[in-house]
Amino acid sequence: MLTVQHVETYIRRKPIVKDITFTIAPGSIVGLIGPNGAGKTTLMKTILGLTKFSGTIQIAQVSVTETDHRALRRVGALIEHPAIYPFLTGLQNLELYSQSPTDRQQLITTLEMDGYIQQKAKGYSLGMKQKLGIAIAFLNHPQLIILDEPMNGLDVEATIGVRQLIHQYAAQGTAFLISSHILSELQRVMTQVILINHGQLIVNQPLDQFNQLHHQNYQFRTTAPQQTRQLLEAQRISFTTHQSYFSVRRETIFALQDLLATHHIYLEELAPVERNLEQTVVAILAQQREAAHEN
Ligand SMILES: Nc1ncnc2c1ncn2[C@@H]1O[C@H](COP(=O)(O)OP(=O)(O)OP(=O)(O)O)[C@@H](O)[C@H]1O
Repeated sequence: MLTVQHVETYIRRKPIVKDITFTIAPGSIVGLIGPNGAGKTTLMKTILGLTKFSGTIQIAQVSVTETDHRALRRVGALIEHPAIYPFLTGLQNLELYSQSPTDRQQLITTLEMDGYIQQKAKGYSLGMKQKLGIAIAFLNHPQLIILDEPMNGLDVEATIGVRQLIHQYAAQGTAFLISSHILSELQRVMTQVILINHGQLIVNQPLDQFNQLHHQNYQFRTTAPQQTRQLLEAQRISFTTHQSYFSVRRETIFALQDLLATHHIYLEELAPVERNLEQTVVAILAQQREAAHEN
């Protein structure tokens, strides 16, 4: 659906997006995450043909350029502030983009906007404007929907409504690129994780693979804690301790078991320790900083 190849975006000669390549298949929900200033919004704007860039962007095999936006006909987007005409009602705003009353009404109902859709948008609260912006992005059943911080200012029910819409449209083949700092929320919808930092792509993985690779440390207890500590230190296996438990990285677990067995030390308990997405992202970014520091 979306192919991004070797894309670079410069703003005032400063590289903001650096050699980014990824694809999004129909029906995939990609969570775009990264620290403040990482380049998420710039990448989204680039895909929408709003900035100059080098490299290739294709939507359903049609190229996007800064001047040719034909590929964007079936793309919906909400980037930064929703593009709303304040002196029109919510409904009139929707009518500007869609001819289909059924399509409009379905979105109004799911997002529970019936109560104020006939009022002028200038009187809307932050969350009401955000919902209208989201409805505009979903109109006409796009092939690709790009949402920058969609849950900004939304109450619990609206958040659930947006989540439902995302699942429903993805099931019908719409591809999503969604940025959010609310990782727990993103985790509930996304099927693929893209992590960027300083404009570079650090991780691009299906969510389940990402969880398997990065999520787990292992925690264990042994029959000889003192000796275990000495062995781990001697073998330079990094670990932390908490009470009588040791915690090590997942990839060291087989070597560790061999090591202990050779010294006739036995495991009394061994269990994976779940890290949440937030902790995982923080750990990856910290590792990257360490690596950059060493180079
Ligand atoms: N119009 C602009 N002029 C100058 N610099 C810009 C402009 N737009 C973005 N930048 C710079 O590009 C970098 C990436 O910004 P961007 O808004 O894409 O980050 P982001 O990942 O979306 O951040 P956040 O999570 O804070 O929204 C930042 O260093 C920002 O200062």
